[in-house]
Amino acid sequence: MMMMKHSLLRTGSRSLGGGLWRSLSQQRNHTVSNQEIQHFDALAKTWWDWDGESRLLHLMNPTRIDFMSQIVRQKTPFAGKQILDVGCGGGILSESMARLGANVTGIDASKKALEVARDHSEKDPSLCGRLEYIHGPIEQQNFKKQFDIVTCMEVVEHVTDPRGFLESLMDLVKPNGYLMLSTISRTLMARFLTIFLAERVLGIVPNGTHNYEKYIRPEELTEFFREHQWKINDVRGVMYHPLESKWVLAKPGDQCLPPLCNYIASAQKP
Ligand SMILES: CC(C)=CCC/C(C)=C/CC/C(C)=C/CC/C(C)=C/CC/C(C)=C/CC/C(C)=C/CC/C(C)=C/CC/C(C)=C/CC/C(C)=C/CC/C(C)=C/Cc1cc(C(=O)O)cc(O)c1O
Ligand SMILES: C[S@@+](CC[C@H](N)C(=O)[O-])C[C@H]1O[C@@H](n2cnc3c(N)ncnc32)[C@H](O)[C@@H]1O
Ligand SMILES: [Mg+2]
Repeated sequence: MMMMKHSLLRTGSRSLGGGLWRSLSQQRNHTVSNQEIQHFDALAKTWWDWDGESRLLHLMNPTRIDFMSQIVRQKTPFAGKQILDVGCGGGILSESMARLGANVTGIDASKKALEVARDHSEKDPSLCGRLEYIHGPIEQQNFKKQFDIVTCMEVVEHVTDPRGFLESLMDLVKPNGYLMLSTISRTLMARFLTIFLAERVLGIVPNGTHNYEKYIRPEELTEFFREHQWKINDVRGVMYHPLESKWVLAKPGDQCLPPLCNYIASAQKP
């Protein structure tokens, strides 16, 4: 597939590696877009309304758990795992993974979304001690540990400096650990479906949620991981079927083409 010229993940003028670029700028760029956070702040109050504005995120959740379980390939893939959920929002995925036995830290730049996340998790005593939330940009955190799995679902298309954002996440993964993320590919199909159709025609995603220019193609993401010597476990399309109100995960090896719209990917740290 022809590589799109511009990509938010391509090195451009900057030398990558970890050497010159890292030594010249130990401080990572800011990754939080105030406009994006204001958008999600406004959605916070209905986040846990299953038929509310974040409905598609709720519907997507089982598909993510399914994909992650296929990648980790253990009888109890979440039990005892240390997981960081970046851009956790109201905690939809964070709560699910904690209920499946993981120790989850959710982090988000939206203070209002995190307030909703904390309120909601406090309603379930089984989550006590398993789930904590941190407010703030990932690049300003000073975690004293690394994580077995870092998740980042439907977030990277909302950040500034996706390279630096992803590199901050990668630093927090243990050796042999996983970074698992879902996002949207920068294709006409995706622009048509996720913006024109989903936001403007069907109104199933809040208006103004996405900016096509920030979408990242799977081949750009996999090239980025390979530059960092990470192993690509899998990249799968996920399709939303609005008439059935459900997401369907493409089967392994099901696609001859890279996904043209929503996709989920997993990469593993050497
Ligand atoms: C300016 C602009 C947007 C212009 C349009 C773009 C453009 C230039 C288009 C040109 C036209 C063209 C060349 C298109 C080529 C692509 C193509 C061949 C399209 C045909 C594909 C298709 C199935 C067409 C259907 C036609 C039609 C009108 C059907 C009507 C019947 C019907 C119901 C169809 C459903 C189609 C469908 C599959 C809809 C699903 C939409 C979708 C992908 C939703 C996912 C949204 C999403 C990104 C969810 C994650 C998410 C959610 C939230 C949240 O808050 O809920 C927040 C987030 O940050 C998220 O990431
Ligand atoms: C579409 S929501 C996804 C929420 C959650 N991951 C899910 O899928 O249910 C995107 C989330 O990313 C958060 N976000 C956007 N940019 C961020 C950044 N730079 N750092 C941390 N969180 C960010 C937003 O506040 C919002 O809660
Ligand atoms: Mg999104």
